[in-house]
Amino acid sequence: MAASASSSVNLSIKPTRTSLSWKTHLASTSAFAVSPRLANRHYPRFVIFSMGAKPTVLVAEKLGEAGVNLLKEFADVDCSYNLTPEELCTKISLCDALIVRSGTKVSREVFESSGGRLKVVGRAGVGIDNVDLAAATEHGCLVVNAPTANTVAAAEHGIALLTSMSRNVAQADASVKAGKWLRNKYVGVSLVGKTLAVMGFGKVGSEVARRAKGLGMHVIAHDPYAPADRARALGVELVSFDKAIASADFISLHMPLTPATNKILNDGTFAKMKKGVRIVNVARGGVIDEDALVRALDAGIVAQAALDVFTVEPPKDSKLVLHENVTATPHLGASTMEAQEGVAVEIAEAVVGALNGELAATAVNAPMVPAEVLSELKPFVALAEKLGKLVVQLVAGGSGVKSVTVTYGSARAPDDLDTRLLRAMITKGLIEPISSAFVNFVNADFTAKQRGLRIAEERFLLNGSPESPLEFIQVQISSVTSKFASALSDSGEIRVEGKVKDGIPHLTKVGSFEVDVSLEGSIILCRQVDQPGMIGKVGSILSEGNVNVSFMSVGRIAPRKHAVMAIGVDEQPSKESLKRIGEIPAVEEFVYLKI
Ligand SMILES: NC(=O)C1=CN([C@@H]2O[C@H](COP(=O)(O)OP(=O)(O)OC[C@H]3O[C@@H](n4cnc5c(N)ncnc54)[C@H](O)[C@@H]3O)[C@@H](O)[C@H]2O)C=CC1
Ligand SMILES: O=C(O)C(=O)COP(=O)(O)O
Repeated sequence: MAASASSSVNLSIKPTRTSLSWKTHLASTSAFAVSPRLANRHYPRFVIFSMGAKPTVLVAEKLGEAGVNLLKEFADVDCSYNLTPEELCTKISLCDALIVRSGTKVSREVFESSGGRLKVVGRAGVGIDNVDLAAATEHGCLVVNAPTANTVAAAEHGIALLTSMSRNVAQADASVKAGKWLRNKYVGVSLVGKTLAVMGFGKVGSEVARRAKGLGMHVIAHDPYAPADRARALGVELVSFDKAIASADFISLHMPLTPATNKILNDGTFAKMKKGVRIVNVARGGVIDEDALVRALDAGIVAQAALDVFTVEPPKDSKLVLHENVTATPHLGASTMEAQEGVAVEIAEAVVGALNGELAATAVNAPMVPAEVLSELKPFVALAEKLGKLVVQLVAGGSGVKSVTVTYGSARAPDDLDTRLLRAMITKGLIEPISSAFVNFVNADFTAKQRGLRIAEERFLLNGSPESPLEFIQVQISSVTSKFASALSDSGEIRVEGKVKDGIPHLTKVGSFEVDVSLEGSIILCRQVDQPGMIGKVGSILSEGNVNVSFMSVGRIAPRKHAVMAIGVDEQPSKESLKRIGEIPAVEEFVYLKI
């Protein structure tokens, strides 16, 4: 039975294959070389140092030189600008990473054309509306952006448009250059004492607000998600959308383009504005219904508009751009020397880090895990994947895996333990051995959902020192039969539990049996009637087959009753050796598990 994408169909069990870790998956096309400078400065813990082939990074739009140089220390860099969509799709299959600005559409076709090679898309800027995030996630491709380096540039451009619009600078300049001297025509309006509504009080919006206060404006803001205290600290009142647009003399747009903000300014909302309002847009063209804006300008509802961004860029035969009360710039918000160098370095670092298997702090479609948290969680990340891999191999063929419960035993308060990465790695461990899917921390949740696999998480709050983030991880699969009945808990679920000891993941419980075997190499689990000589018998069969035993532990319910022996082996035992183990009279059942 093949695994299906339908959410109502179970996962089916098929033979295990070995899989790579998330880190090596990200870096799997080649063994990446990294310069000591990059390694020491940015990526001390997760770098792959081997000096093999370099990854290829396609830079599809102009990027600051410092960023390109940084990339070149690590990768083969192909700077190819102005590619057609078809050319991009052709090139992408040869690239491990792609860097774009706002001018390149990274569509689903791009991800499909990459044939799985594309690991990271770096957006050298803030807005990621030109990247198909759903497609990126489905393909396990990380998307990172550079969210901070152009904030001030965008805010300064907003202020530049606000001031130049109010004094007709662009129109007056064009007229002087045309040989005219029209001092009466270009009388402007003052900013001081006027009300500015900042729509979207994020990084750019709050910097615009700060600067507008300095110009003596009364600043209000609308942002459903912004904390009121941050606004208060700047002397800005957060108000409703309707109040903002109805009371403003100037409106400055600073929200992202999302389905909720698409055409948020339209005929209906223009009708609610003060007659003679002036609008600045340095966010995204799509947040304004451009035809409606033309109508509002013609009707005098909107006296002027200053626009840096357009629904289609560059705009074609646009009535809006040609309108005499419109000032237009060609998406220049982020275009200062300083911002472009900053953005280039920020995105180059994020892309190199991601290719090295780091979890980028600016990930847009994956859990963002700060470096300190990641370093603390690292051994548990390995434990999580191994437990997932192990538990799914205990499911009897033909069973469907639908429902998994993960319990984290921790003395940390729930808020202090971010389990998203652990859940992703358990999911990877669960799915990869039984399907052809490539799973990483980017697409783990998506893949689980697509396969109808429910993963519930529970916390078991322990007393004691919360020094270590976790004491144990337990993974249970319910409503399945097991090929190793001893792995079933009293309540009938397949259950395994593990801990990290001295930095190494250990299996510590199988069903109700306590064991202790390090999760390296492979494992034989064997239930027997507890009696002297069993370890020796199994050990000698393995040694005769030239299989090195790395670990052995026996967990029993009571002396001379049932016991489970867990044996760690470095090599895969032959079929013959496994058969002989099964034939030992006291052995009731056994299973060989690849980790
Ligand atoms: N023209 C240009 O060259 C540049 C444009 N931008 C654009 O400016 C916008 C803002 O950028 P940042 O401030 O860095 O982003 P940000 O994420 O820091 O701020 C966006 C704010 O918008 C708010 N928001 C979301 N939905 C909203 C809604 N329905 N109504 C009101 N507010 C809403 C969010 O809560 C957030 O506080 C983005 O669209 C970005 O792409 C940014 C840099 C340069
Ligand atoms: O960062 C953003 O969101 C921008 O709009 C800047 O776009 P750009 O990188 O200049 O094409």
